[in-house]
Amino acid sequence: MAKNTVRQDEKLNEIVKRDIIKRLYSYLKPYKFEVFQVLVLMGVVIGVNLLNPYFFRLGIDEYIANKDIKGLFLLGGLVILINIVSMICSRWRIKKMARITNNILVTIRHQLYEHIQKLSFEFFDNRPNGKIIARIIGDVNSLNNLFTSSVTNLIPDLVTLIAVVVIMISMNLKLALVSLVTLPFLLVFMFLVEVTCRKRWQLFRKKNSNMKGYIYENFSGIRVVQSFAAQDKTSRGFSEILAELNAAFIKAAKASDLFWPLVEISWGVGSVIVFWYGVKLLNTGEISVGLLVAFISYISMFWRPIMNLSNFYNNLITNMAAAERIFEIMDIKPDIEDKKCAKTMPKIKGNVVFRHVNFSYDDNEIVLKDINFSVKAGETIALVGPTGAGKTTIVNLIARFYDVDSGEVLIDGYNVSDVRLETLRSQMGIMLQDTFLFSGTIKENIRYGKLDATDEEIIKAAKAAYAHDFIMKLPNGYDTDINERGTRLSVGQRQLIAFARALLADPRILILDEATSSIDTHTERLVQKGIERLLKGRTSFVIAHRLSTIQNADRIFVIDDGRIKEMGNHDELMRMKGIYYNLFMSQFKFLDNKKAV
Ligand SMILES: Nc1ncnc2c1ncn2[C@@H]1O[C@H](COP(=O)(O)OP(=O)(O)OP(=O)(O)O)[C@@H](O)[C@H]1O
Repeated sequence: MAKNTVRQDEKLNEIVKRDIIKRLYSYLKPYKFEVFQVLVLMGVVIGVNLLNPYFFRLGIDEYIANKDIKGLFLLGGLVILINIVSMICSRWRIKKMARITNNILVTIRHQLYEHIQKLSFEFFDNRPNGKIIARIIGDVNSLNNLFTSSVTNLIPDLVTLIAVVVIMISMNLKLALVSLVTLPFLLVFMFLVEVTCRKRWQLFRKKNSNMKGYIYENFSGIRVVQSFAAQDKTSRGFSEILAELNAAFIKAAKASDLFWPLVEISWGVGSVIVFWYGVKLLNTGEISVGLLVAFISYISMFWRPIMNLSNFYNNLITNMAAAERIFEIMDIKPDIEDKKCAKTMPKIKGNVVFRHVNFSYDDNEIVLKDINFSVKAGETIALVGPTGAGKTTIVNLIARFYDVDSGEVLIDGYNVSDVRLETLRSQMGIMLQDTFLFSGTIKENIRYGKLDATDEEIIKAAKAAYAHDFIMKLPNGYDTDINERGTRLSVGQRQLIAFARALLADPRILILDEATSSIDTHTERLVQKGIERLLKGRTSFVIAHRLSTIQNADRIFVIDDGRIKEMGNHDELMRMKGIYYNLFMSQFKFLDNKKAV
């Protein structure tokens, strides 16, 4: 998959328009009964609207012509009454439809969220998070109008149109045919405009997505932006994106705006023709004055639904781009999925084997080359090597965040691609350098390791991870709220909470990317003790940066250029006087030994 950045327009896989519409309307299926109720209510409103001109005709031709004032008043009373009923039905319909639409949007948003959660790292590697948020929020919101206008405009307007045409034909065939004269021109025009419109709205959505991606990225990295005083630069970037967005909107709106004039022109020209022809028929005595008045009312009732339908069509095209973007993501199959015959991973003991593993993120560059190793349950492995050597990639394969190109990754003899992901990952603890904490209380964050843990278990884990003391000093102890990413806590404190979380989960295999950031000596000692506690009794792979971790590891794998170049414990590797020796002499030797002890 091609990588996309915040400034680049996303590439969309073309989905056939008919399929998008079919899929969109499939969301209305569970609300069949409610939609039926809305249609009945609409039916009442349409019925009353259709009857009104008929009552005019009756009033003029029957009651006024015959000077029947009492009859006229009775008719007036009836008209007022049915119009009040129509108003009540109309309000009721709006409420009902709003509820249906809202529920559908919740369903789509939920489906999208659940689906995206299942997608593999590759999906997230290749697009900015802000653009994903744009699809879940912005694009789904855009569908709001579409559903409402589909039920409340499309069906009733079609029904009205058909009914009005039938009534007009039954009143006078010639006048009816004359009224339809301008319609074919309108249809041809709409068809021509649609193609341009759809493309332009697609571009607008992409630009909109770029804007959201840019905002998300820059606010996520606001500390970097501010520390480099780069606000002006990012503001300029934002202005450029806004200008592109604005230009895309204007282009799309211009195309959309073409719909209106032609409908209005067709309406105007059509009405003039009917007036002219109607007066002619009146003069020949073929029709009565009441019939012409009623017919003229029906003419506007004929053009109004056409206006609404063209508006709906315009709306459909405008929002089709949003629907397309939603379905495109929904159609992405997770790269990492359970096989049909995937087995449940039994309780892991912790033996990990790599057999001739080759791997590349994209086809351009092989990142891991023929990796072979066998790790026994309970061993601690320190992965060391220069930056970009492939250490993180190795641990990513153990948890099957990516699939190997060739070779096998085995845990207790089970190939990780043959077992159910959930049963594999739930028995693993993965701690990345950048400790991620969620907004909520400290207790909730630790509980993330085991969702059904009791408060006692949480405190026990925090004590074991040496986090309890500092937590108790916080204003509300375990109930202290921490904001997103835990920025109110120090780096070391965040790590200790993450250790408590991992200890609570008690994984059989632990993957730890040691943080490199320097922390105060006291917290550093706690972190080191926390790590020792964490590694004890489980298979651990540590991308090690601390001298103590490296020296205490059962084995050290020296990774260089995608291969394991050396393997052994600290003393053995030092004696070899190879890469590790050089690495140690140039880097680790100078690590703060005070912290390591
Ligand atoms: N998601 C990705 N997509 C494409 N290439 C990647 C991706 N992640 C890493 N790489 C590339 O794979 C190679 C190995 O990266 P990896 O992160 O495994 O190295 P590392 O040894 O962990 O480095 P560091 O110590 O700097 O974290 C690098 O060349 C890197 O550019």
